[in-house]
Amino acid sequence: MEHPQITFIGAGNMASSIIGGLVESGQPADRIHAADPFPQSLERLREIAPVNTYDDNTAAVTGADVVILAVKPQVMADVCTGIAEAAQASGALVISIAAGITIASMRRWLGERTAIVRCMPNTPALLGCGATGLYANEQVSQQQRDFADTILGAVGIVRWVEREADLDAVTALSGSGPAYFFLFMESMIDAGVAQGLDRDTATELALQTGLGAARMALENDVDLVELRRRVTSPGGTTQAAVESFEARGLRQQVTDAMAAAAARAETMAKEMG
Ligand SMILES: NC(=O)C1=CN([C@@H]2O[C@H](COP(=O)(O)OP(=O)(O)OC[C@H]3O[C@@H](n4cnc5c(N)ncnc54)[C@H](OP(=O)(O)O)[C@@H]3O)[C@@H](O)[C@H]2O)C=CC1
Ligand SMILES: O=C(O)[C@@H]1CCC=N1
Repeated sequence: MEHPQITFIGAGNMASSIIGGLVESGQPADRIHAADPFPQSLERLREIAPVNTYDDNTAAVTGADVVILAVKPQVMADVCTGIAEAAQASGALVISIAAGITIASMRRWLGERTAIVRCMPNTPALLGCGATGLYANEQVSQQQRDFADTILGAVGIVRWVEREADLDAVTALSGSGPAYFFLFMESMIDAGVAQGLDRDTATELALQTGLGAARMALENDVDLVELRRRVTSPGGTTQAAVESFEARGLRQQVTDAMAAAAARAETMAKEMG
């Protein structure tokens, strides 16, 4: 099957971005379906592409090959129990992009034999440059994995993990990660202002530096240590700054922060199950 029937439950930010990416990569709009109780969200979707829209989740799921749950975690239990019968009848793969909702919870709500892929995307997916970790349960076939790859791959890179628990590490790294870079850039801007730059100039220089550094790391064959070495003249300014970071334990701070994020992801999954 070249183009599956794909149904989105929830037509918010993430669904719109993924649908935009899918249509751009050749998925026919008439094989995309979306349900949402909020008519304006469906209207916004139709401005992106002439997809089929529904105010009833069950109607949207009937006949679907893939169902993408793009609603907030808080409404997931109700949404899943509401579509369970239709999803089972269609034999659909169910993909969840909600943080903290486990496969065990979804199987309980959707039926034990449901093929489920659980993902952790990140907000740069809204620009088509996301990074998504995915985990599949045993019921997921190779063809269904390929569907999930194509769908999340429409908004960035995708990486499969072998254990569901690894999604907590993915959450700590790439799920929450954009915020770490924002915090680092905020700090650089404030420091630049403290040294006498005006805020607009400091902001432009910091953001362009972040973009340039990320592109160099992505587009070069050399590793991060070597890239850093090339900026760091012996006895120069970068060495002075890096030694200050190392002396104040930057690496340990990052380790501790990501451990806190992963621990919180684990707790949230228990709270929401
Ligand atoms: N790792 C990360 O950083 C990210 C994770 N995510 C995950 O993606 C999911 C979606 O996020 P996002 O797109 O930003 O959320 P949005 O709030 O933009 O979209 C969710 C949509 O679902 C609709 N909705 C609410 N209840 C139902 C229902 N019963 N049936 C169908 N639709 C319903 C909402 O309508 P209404 O507005 O009327 O309530 C809204 O339009 C979340 O679970 C989030 O955790 C998303 C982005 C990044
Ligand atoms: O902060 C959070 O809990 C969610 C999960 C990853 C990004 N945002």
